[in-house]
Amino acid sequence: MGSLVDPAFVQAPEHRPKPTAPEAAVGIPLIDLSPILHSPIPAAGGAAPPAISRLLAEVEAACLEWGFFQVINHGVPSELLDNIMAASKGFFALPAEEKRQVRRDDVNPLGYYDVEHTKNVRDWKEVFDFVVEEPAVLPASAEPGADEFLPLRNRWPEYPPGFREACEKYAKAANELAFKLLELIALTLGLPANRLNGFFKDQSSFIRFNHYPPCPSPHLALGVGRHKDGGALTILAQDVGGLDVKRQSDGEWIRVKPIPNSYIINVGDIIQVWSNDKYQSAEHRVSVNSVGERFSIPFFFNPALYVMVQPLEELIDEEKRPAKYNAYNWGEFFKSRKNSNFKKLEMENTQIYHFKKAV
Ligand SMILES: O=C(O)CCC(=O)C(=O)O
Ligand SMILES: [Fe+2]
Repeated sequence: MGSLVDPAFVQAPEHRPKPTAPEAAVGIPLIDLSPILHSPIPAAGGAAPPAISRLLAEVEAACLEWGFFQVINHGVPSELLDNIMAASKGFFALPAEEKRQVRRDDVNPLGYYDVEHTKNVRDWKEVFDFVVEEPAVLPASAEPGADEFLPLRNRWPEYPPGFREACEKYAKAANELAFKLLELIALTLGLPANRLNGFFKDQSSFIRFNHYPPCPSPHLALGVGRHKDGGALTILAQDVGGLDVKRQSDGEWIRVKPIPNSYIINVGDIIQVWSNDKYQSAEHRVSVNSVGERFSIPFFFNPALYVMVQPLEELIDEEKRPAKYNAYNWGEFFKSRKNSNFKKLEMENTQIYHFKKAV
């Protein structure tokens, strides 16, 4: 095997992974969701039974200290994850011409893609994206070219058989978990459990299949370059390790240990803004290796494209806790990120600090 990779994949020296990611003695927190597996989430935190109050304290600490945690006893049936993992592996194993039948293009950002960039450096991976809820009717302005982002139409490959069904069943179950996590997070902010739910009517959530093939130069390239997720929450399934999280306390990159039938949850930029910086969206990246391939499936839980994102008014006090961000439109943000991942651009991609208020 050669030791050279195309220069498009090569990270700047300061962003290259170390040969071995440190095994942290204490990694991201592991949270057992069994208190909410069979009992409903209370409408307000004050009235919560002790097991749920303890759970809320764990979620709050994890969001404060890491912006990342793993969950077990999450209620997503394991066969749904097994089926979607098998569908993903079956799809990526198809010949390239077959995968290109459902290739992403300038008009529709969904489907197969193998030339993604993060911060303008190419990622060592191939992906397949589909939205969790397709809009019922195409907006009138969605003629090709009118706005390249409106027709969020899924593209379903013909093979492997059962692909679409596996995707749709998993999406439904993961979406239920996403709402539970959203409600827990609202409670940890001292808000009613359902305070954030309305933003997800007409949600723009999508599921991504990531396939990271073995890489001849894992010390030069990354599966996904360092980044923060722009949406509200991410629910990630991985088969083998490779995800590195930047620890907030000292900036060290920590490898997340795979735990069977668990999900890795991270707070995205939108929760950082809603919480007015109480919670931080943590930087993360994916390292690759020269021996084995890796598969992961993130569920990006995103509000409706028309939502204006801004610090929640209940958390703002003009005197003591002024809003740290100006409002921005999620659809615009999402579109600009998607475009910069699609094409290598000369400029920096959109980040929430661009909306930070001057102090
Ligand atoms: O593959 C992974 O573990 C994470 C991928 C990721 O961070 C992303 O797609 O945003
Ligand atoms: Fe990510």
